[in-house]
Amino acid sequence: MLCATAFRGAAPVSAVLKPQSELQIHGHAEGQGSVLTADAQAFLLELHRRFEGERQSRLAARVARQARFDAGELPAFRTDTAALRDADWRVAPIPAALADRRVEITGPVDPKMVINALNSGAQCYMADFEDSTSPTWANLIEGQLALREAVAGTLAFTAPNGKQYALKPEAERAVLIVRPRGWHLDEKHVLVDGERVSASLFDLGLFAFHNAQALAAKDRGPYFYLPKLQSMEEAALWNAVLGHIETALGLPHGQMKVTVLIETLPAAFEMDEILHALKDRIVGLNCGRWDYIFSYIKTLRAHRDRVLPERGQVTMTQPFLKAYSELLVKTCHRRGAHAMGGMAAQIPISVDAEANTRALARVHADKLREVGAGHDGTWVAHPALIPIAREVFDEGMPAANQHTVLREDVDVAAADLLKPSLGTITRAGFEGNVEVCVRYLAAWLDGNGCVPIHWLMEDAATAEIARAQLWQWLHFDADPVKPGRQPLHLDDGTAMDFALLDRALIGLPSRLASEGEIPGKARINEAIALLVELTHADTLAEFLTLPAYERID
Ligand SMILES: CC(=O)SCCNC(=O)CCNC(=O)[C@H](O)C(C)(C)COP(=O)(O)OP(=O)(O)OC[C@H]1O[C@@H](n2cnc3c(N)ncnc32)[C@H](O)[C@@H]1OP(=O)(O)O
Ligand SMILES: O=CC(=O)O
Ligand SMILES: [Mg+2]
Repeated sequence: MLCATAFRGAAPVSAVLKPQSELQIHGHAEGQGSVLTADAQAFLLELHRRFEGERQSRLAARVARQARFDAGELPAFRTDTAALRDADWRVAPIPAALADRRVEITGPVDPKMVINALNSGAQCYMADFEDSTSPTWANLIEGQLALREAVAGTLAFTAPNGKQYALKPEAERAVLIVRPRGWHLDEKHVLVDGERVSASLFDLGLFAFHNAQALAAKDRGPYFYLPKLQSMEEAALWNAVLGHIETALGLPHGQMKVTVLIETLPAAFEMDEILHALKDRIVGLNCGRWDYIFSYIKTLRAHRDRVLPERGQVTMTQPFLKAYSELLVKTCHRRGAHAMGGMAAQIPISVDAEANTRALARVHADKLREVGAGHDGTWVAHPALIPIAREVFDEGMPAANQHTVLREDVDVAAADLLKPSLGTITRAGFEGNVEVCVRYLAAWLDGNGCVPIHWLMEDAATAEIARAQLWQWLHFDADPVKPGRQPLHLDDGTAMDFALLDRALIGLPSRLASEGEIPGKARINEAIALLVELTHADTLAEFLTLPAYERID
């Protein structure tokens, strides 16, 4: 156990620690001592003391709001902030390093990925502790170490096959943006007085603590993507955290910059408010479409008229998604912020040239839609997709951004953001969800947070869609204790009930066993057990990563 000592960081922190205050580390990973130094621990302890109470209040507010949605209420624009939405104001100027973000690559934080992403030719790299990282203690420590060495320019890696990786010169590297885990997650390896600390504060705090000075020396700040916010109050909490860190680390006010993912349905109703709450530090919003679809299902779980079709039919041309992305562009450009696009799930298919051409064409079409809608940049999941995104944005966006595209033609009402979708649920769609959940959970439990499944990128957000759909579909059942409820049906007329789930699961382990090497193969049975638990539960678990986290190191 390591105990915090008084903070001796680069800058003044005035807090007096309670004598009994103690930060305990329950975990052993290579290099941990150099990440969790005594000073870094004191810094984390201070973050916990200052912000944990408000984090818990925000999480409780989410639960209370969801109870209202479950009782029939629908999300709506706030009346108490109407004046703020009507007023003219803009966010602080965007620093030069973040002026042109036409292509951003994202990916987990292991050293090989970090080097490949920084060398990829994309303008920015989002180093992801969230949707694409399974937060084992080893992964988190390795990620912090890799990012610190990347900032220092010294990161190198030798793969087990002997292939050597080294960073390109700084001028040729992508700008680093770090995505910490969301507010809902705890870091169970770090306790204060027996209480788990926030995973968000752990990830962001440690990265800022170790890298702020080195980045400031290059006229950069620590830059972050903030995930899964649900309200302006959550944005205000982040703003307070960032303000505190700037003071503690001796950075100028506003040196740390953030881009907020609008990836929950409630947040889509508070885009102006979120920009305003962070206006000295925010540089843009991003359409995190996969979590957004998940959140639509989760938020409207009890609204039978808004059940979505199977996952493959929920594309960005569905009216509720089109409305959300266009509102995001309009809102950002009015306020001088970037409107970042999102991720197409297709990845290169090395074994089938025709299928590869079709996959790349879908990525191309997605990027074309984004640049045409007025987005200022986009995401890719894989380095081979960079030239496609680059070509589309170079052609459609000759300047560094397209903030002048104000989209005054866009007029989005609450009903547009909530619009029911047309489509079907087929047996293949149902079984596909089951397979994705099982395979993704198995990989995640095995320490791998992003995997290709049937040549689609699957991460926590895409898997959540499959998991939440299964729960929702199965819970409009004909349970006699819930009189009046009727099951939903597949397009062939089969009722969606637990017998259907059992049938989908029954042959899966042997089928997967015959598929050669798949990530997390040894944990398939554990993944099935978890999926069964999640789908049978009376309440939709808020995130699959919450129960899954209790099952990893
Ligand atoms: C909904 C959201 O939140 S989106 C954001 C979260 N998701 C992501 O960030 C997706 C990240 N992407 C990935 O993890 C991977 O691309 C996967 C898992 C989808 C596919 O991975 P693989 O099957 O290993 O890809 P593949 O074998 O084609 O990789 C070829 C090379 O590209 C590298 N590569 C692939 N994706 C990335 C990436 N995102 N960043 C950097 N390098 C990458 C691989 O490391 C490999 O390098 P190597 O030749 O030196 O060994
Ligand atoms: O984080 C991105 C998403 O689509 O979810
Ligand atoms: Mg997401």
